[in-house]
Amino acid sequence: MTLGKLQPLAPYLRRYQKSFWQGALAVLLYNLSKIAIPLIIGHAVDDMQHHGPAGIVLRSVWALLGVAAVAAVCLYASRWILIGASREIEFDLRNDLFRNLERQSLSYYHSQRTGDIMARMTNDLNAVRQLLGPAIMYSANTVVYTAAAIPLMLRISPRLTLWAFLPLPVASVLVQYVGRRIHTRFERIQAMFSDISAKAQENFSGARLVRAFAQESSEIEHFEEANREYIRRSLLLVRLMAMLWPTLEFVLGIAIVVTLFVGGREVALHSITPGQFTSYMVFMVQLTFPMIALGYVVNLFQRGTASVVRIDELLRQQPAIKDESGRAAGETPLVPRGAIEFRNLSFSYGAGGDVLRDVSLTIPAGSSLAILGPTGAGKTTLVNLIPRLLDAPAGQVLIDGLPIREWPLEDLRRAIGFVPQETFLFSSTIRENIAFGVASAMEEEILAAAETAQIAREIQEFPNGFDTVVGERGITLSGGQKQRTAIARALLRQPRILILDDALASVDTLTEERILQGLRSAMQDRTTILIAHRVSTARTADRIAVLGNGRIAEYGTHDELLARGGFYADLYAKQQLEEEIAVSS
Ligand SMILES: Nc1ncnc2c1ncn2[C@@H]1O[C@H](COP(=O)(O)OP(=O)(O)OP(=O)(O)O)[C@@H](O)[C@H]1O
Repeated sequence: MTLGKLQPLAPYLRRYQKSFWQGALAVLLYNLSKIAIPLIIGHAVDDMQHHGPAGIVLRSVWALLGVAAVAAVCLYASRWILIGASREIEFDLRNDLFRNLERQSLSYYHSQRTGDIMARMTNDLNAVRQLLGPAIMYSANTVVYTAAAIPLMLRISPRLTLWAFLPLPVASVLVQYVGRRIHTRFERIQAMFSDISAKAQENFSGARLVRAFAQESSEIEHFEEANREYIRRSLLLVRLMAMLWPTLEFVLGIAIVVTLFVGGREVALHSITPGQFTSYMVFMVQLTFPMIALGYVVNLFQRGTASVVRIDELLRQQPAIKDESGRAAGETPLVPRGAIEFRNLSFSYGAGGDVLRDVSLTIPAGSSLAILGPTGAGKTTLVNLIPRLLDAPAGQVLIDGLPIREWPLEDLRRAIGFVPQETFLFSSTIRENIAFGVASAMEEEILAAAETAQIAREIQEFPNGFDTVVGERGITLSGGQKQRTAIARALLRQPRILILDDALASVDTLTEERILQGLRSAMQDRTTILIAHRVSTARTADRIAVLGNGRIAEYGTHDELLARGGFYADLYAKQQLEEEIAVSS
């Protein structure tokens, strides 16, 4: 049953089977040379007994040296090949994990903790590597050595072998019993490690909040609690392991005592020679390490199996949103004109009620639409459906008249410039952040995008200009600077559809006006959707939709909506008043 759990590793093992065969050959040669050592020593002892010429012992010395040298080379080769293969598989697995995580849709990351994913990619991957490297190598050595030694030991004395091996089943039962417990304990440890990683990660990401609320000591306390639990669980494993090793050594020690007792009697009765007895003893001593290693291997094996299961969960995770167009890779990309239609669209996040209700809206290609509405009305949800960050029910969102799911996902997303509500910048230079996703971006294009987004001048004033590193490793941009960098990033793609989700919220009205002016020329004949809270932003759009409680409450041009006297007109009046107060004060 446990072996079944390792099934996910089969393709990887197959890929490197050549290395494993070569490693097996090295293991075989190593153990064959090792097995010669007791035989040579036995011969030497018997030769000494028979008072042969001194040169005979010297011959054994040379033979031992030669065999030891061959064994050393083979041991080196087996380690190099087998541990090397485990590293190669680790490399492949890590890449596959990352690839699959990159395919997951946004909702996956909303339902998973980053720390947990990170723990699986580090600790669990390490446990799997140890299973594939040291565990396989040590068990191969144990199996080959035991298989080769037993016939030789039987040849010396079947009776002695029977007695000497009598304690060994005890060791095997012990190892199996403890192994199962190691497995469960290790699973619990890994789960706790994920918790700790998640806690630490959330604290680093939320550093600002923790400081602002002066929650450091309470967070430290919570962390300590989790850490204590992790150590408590680890100690349970340590106790088990601490018991396993000495018990194994004790059992093997008994085997040696039995050998000495029974073997000694056989020598006294002349059924075996002192040389044969010596060989036998060396066999037993040489067997000790592989037997003890078995305990270690069981540990690695159980930990590795628990980790394979956890890694396989990530590998098997299917993306909730994927390409359904059936387009083959390498086909010429499709470029939409940019007409967007929501047709009787209703959307819910699952358990809750509908967030969007019967929304019908057409945005002609090349036109602009502003969306306004109270907080929580569903504005972000609506625009997230366009690049399929969320999936609308089939047939309710159409691009150029074609249901959105029939569009090749990559082509669709490439045609969209998206500025999310919360800006994210990578820990790299501003240039790289703006050029994200456009590998061929020219210097002038980056500059032009930054100029339109009204951020170029500020960037140029930084000591390193566009080469300034931002994010975790570099300087922190202000909220408005981040938003404008994100706008430049979206513009550089020259998208057919530009979506700005409240992207002007952190800039002052003057800068906002300038950005909108720049956008107007940059976005001519591109479809633009602007989520806004200010009428001053919304009025620049061809059409304005007011979303209320998931429905389109108002729709029309600026003038039409003013004439209607609804939410939009109220907002306009309120914001006009605010402006007048601001000017007069
Ligand atoms: N991932 C999610 N899972 C469940 N519910 C969600 C999720 N994201 C948003 N919601 C809910 O959907 C509703 C609409 O949210 P949405 O973010 O679309 O509103 P919004 O109009 O953009 O608000 P704001 O102006 O505050 O950004 C809210 O009630 C919100 O709680």
